[in-house]
Order: sequence, then C-alpha cells, then structure tokens
Amino acid sequence: MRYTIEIDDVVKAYPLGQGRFIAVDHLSLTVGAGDFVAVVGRSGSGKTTLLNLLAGIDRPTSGTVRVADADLGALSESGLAGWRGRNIGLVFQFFQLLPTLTVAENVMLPMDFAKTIPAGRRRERALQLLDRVGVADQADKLPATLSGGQQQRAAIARALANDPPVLLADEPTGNLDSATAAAVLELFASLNKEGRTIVVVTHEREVRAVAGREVMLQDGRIVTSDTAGESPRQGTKA
Ligand SMILES: Nc1ncnc2c1ncn2[C@@H]1O[C@H](COP(=O)(O)OP(=O)(O)OP(=O)(O)O)[C@@H](O)[C@H]1O
Repeated sequence: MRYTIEIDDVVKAYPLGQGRFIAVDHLSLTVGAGDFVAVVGRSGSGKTTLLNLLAGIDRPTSGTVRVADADLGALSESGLAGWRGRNIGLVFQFFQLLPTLTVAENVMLPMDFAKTIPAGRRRERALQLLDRVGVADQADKLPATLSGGQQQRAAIARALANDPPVLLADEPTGNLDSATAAAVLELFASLNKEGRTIVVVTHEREVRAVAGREVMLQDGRIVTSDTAGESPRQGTKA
C-alpha cells in the first residue's frame, strides 16, 4: 500500500547550550490517503515540530519524510516551496491572513505563487472557495473586519486554493468559541470526505471525535496511535 505520508525514523534536534534538544525522537508514522488524523499531546511534546516537518517548513536532522509522492529531503528550498504550494494546505490557530489584502486577495495569493490557474480565473475560483466555506459575502473586506470564525473559514479557503491533496492544521479551532469551532470542524470533516488527507494538531476533544485516528506524542515520540474502534497500540512505529 502506498501512503500519502510516510516518515521513517525522523529526528529533529535543536541546538541547546553545549548540547542539543531532541524535539522529535526517532519517530515513524504512516498516514493513508484520505485519512483524518488528530495529533495530540502535552505542550512541548513535538506536535508543531512534526507538522512543520510534514509541510517541509523544517527539515529533519535525520530520517526521511515522504509526503504526497515527494521525498522532501531530495528537494531544494525552491523545489520545496513549489511542492508545498501545490500539495499542502496550511491552516493555523491565528488564521495568518495578510491584513492589507482583502479576503479574496488572500485566497488568490497561493494561486498567484503556484501559477497553476490562469490569472484571469483566480478571482472566480477564490469566490467559489469562499462560497464553499460560507463567507462569499466577505470577499472584498479586509480580514480584521471579520469575526474569528469567518477569518478561519477564509483561511481554509486559502488553504484549498491550489486544490491540495493534504491539509495540515495547527490548533485550527483553538481560538474559536465552541459553536464556531464545531462548524469549522464540520468543514474539515466534509473536506476529508472528499478524499483529502488531513492532519490536525489539537488539544480539543471535539477534533479527536471527528478524526478517524489519534496519534499521541510524548517527548517527541508516538506513545499511542489509535484508530477509532481499535485498542491503543504502544510503541514508536505506527
Ligand atoms: N526553533 C526551536 N529551537 C529550539 N527549540 C525548539 C524550537 N522549536 C521547538 N523547540 C522545542 O521543541 C519542543 C517541541 O516544540 P513543539 O512546538 O513542537 O511542541 P508542541 O507539542 O507543538 O507544543 P504546544 O502544544 O505548546 O504548541 C519544545 O520543547 C520546544 O521548546
């Protein structure tokens, strides 16, 4: 079986004083196409570091990271940026929309970088995506004038701009009230039903209920990897 995500024996170490701090410690993980995985664990357990490795934002100290048919270690920085733009949609806790661009312009930005969609069709696609996530009426406003939930919907539309097979989200509901968080989660669930592979770093119980699988990190290692309905498995290989 081919996996959308396959990371093997990955270590991520940061320099610390005379030594180094191991944020991800000999971690191996496979995620099948169309899976929805919640990554959980205490603060400092390595969740964001793992997500950054999957997005090719960070490179591992050792080990291999394969995502969406690419061996990220084999790509140059510009190769990685191009690959990321086509294959990965990123969603963050604090939305990270550019404040000086309108909502529609924010959604068009990844299309402008990737150039996979002709310039004349980008706004139309942005409006379609904004409609899909329920904020088409906010298209020509600046992000700061939107509610948190509306901003996160717009950020999800931006993540979908180049129709990536993989969505990576870091605490996407962490800054939303519970009703808004539930609506955003529903959106993730429907994007997953369309076949997108989703990895969400979260502290929220609700996300864990929606995801088909939970991976728990502790000190940079996987301590349990649990598919809904299965009993937990121990170990670092999942
Ligand atoms: N650039 C860096 N330099 C040094 N140490 C780092 C760096 N980035 C992360 N770390 C350390 O690596 C460990 C894992 O960090 P990471 O952000 O992945 O944890 P996390 O599980 O996402 O935590 P949180 O839930 O608080 O966001 C932490 O102890 C953190 O201090």
